[in-house]
Amino acid sequence: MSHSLSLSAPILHPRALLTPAETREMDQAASLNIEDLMVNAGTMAARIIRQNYKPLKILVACGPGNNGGDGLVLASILKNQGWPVSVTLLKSEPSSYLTKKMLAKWDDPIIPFVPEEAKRFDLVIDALFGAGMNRALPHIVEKFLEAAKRRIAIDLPSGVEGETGLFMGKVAPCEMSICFVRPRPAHYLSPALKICGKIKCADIAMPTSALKAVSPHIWHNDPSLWQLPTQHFDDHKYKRGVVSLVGGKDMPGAAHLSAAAARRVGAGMVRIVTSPEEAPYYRIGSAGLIIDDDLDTSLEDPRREVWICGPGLPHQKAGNVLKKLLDKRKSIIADAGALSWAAGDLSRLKGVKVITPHAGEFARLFPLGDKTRLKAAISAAKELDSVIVLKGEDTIIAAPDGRVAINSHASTALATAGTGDVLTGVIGALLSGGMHPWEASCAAVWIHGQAGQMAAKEYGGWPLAEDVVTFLGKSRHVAEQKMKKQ
Ligand SMILES: NC(=O)C1=CN([C@@H]2O[C@H](COP(=O)(O)OP(=O)(O)OC[C@H]3O[C@@H](n4cnc5c(N)ncnc54)[C@H](O)[C@@H]3O)[C@@H](O)[C@H]2O)[C@H](O)CC1
Ligand SMILES: [K+]
Repeated sequence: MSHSLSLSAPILHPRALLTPAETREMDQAASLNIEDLMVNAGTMAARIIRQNYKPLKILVACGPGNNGGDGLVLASILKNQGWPVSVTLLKSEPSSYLTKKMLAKWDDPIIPFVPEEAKRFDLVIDALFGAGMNRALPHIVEKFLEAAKRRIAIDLPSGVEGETGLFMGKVAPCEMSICFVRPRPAHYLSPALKICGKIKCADIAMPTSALKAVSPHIWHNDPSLWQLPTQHFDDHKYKRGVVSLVGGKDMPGAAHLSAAAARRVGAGMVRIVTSPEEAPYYRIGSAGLIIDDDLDTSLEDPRREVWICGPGLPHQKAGNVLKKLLDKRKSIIADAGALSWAAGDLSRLKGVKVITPHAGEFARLFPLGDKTRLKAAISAAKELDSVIVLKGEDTIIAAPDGRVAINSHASTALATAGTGDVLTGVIGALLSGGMHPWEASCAAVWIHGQAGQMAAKEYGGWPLAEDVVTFLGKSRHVAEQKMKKQ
């Protein structure tokens, strides 16, 4: 048996998140090597545990499928290295022939699968169910895992559905999830992301031919997914990008936040269009911001391609503005008021490039039915032919061509009023810089998350939306540095 282990991940699809179905496809394509892959998986899991823990009393709980086989390999390795390791089995006769084979090599007594035993150990390794989890978690498994003091999951915590992140029973939180080849969408999707703990993904030398057998469509949002425009010696403000917004009467702050964000993240010029009555109030703002007082004239300028419609606009006004923008075929980011205006009549958004709903706005536009958020966002993007940025702790960015990114680069500090307007401004700036709408949206969500983290650090965990704006330039720089390293 060859153990060609290396920690340098294969470069094919480095940020892909593989669904259980895609993992099965890949494993089938690697069926000749599947035993080696299981040994590699168990070996790498044992290595990760050694790197992160001092020897402690471990109980490896093994299920009937290949997840259990990984557990048996890692148990043997840790035992050979002198760790106090025991094994328990959900079923005395595994269904996977490979797991049976690995079990035959384990010659210590098998501990009974009862909660009282789980309690006796310092740490329980959950190798019960992984990608093959296909029905509700048995009650005995719930009780057993709940009784453990601490848990680490192999692949996924048992009971988590790998594609959607939904729970198929009562799932116990783990302090670490060790997965192989690529993580699963569930590792980064709510509610699972809260209970997966630290995610460690190990290379198990999956043959490139097997990686090539799958065409992933779900990605973990990261600077390797997109290319930010760089600065050039012959840049000028129009080349860098012009962003226009329409500002209303009652909530000028929203338009100001979007505008400030667009400027801070690098737009060449940002203009707020409002009425002659409101314009003087808007002008008491930043010196570098331009205020216009006539929408129709502003729309005639061909250099003003990108428009943000919605922040701070009541829905009727947003609707009137949106109709004009669509009529002039502008590149539109629709948010807030524009989304309320379209609730119940999606055709009102046809032609918009990007929409940025939070969960409530999304549900009013696209009733979820029995779809998960991920599936609903993917089908909504196709139906509307627009990029959907479904905001939340696990922001989902879906493109009409079926690509979808899940973002985990964020901060709970972003859960305050105004940060959504900031994100819209960032998307506007990147779109005006010439980026593709899906890439601009992915990059904006990442940069916004980075700025949230930096502002949280600066302000003791409690920044204002305005503080997030001030970090956008530095955050863009962090993204640029990460892009360069790849
Ligand atoms: N490419 C890789 O990442 C590799 C991962 N490996 C490991 O293999 C598992 C997936 O193995 P599989 O046998 O397909 O699935 P499971 O072990 O999760 O379970 C299948 C087994 O369990 C039965 N079952 C499923 N759900 C339930 C339930 N709720 N109640 C009762 N029984 C259930 C099902 O019918 C099967 O009998 C992956 O997670 C990795 O850990 C490979 O080792 C290497 C390649
Ligand atoms: K597991």
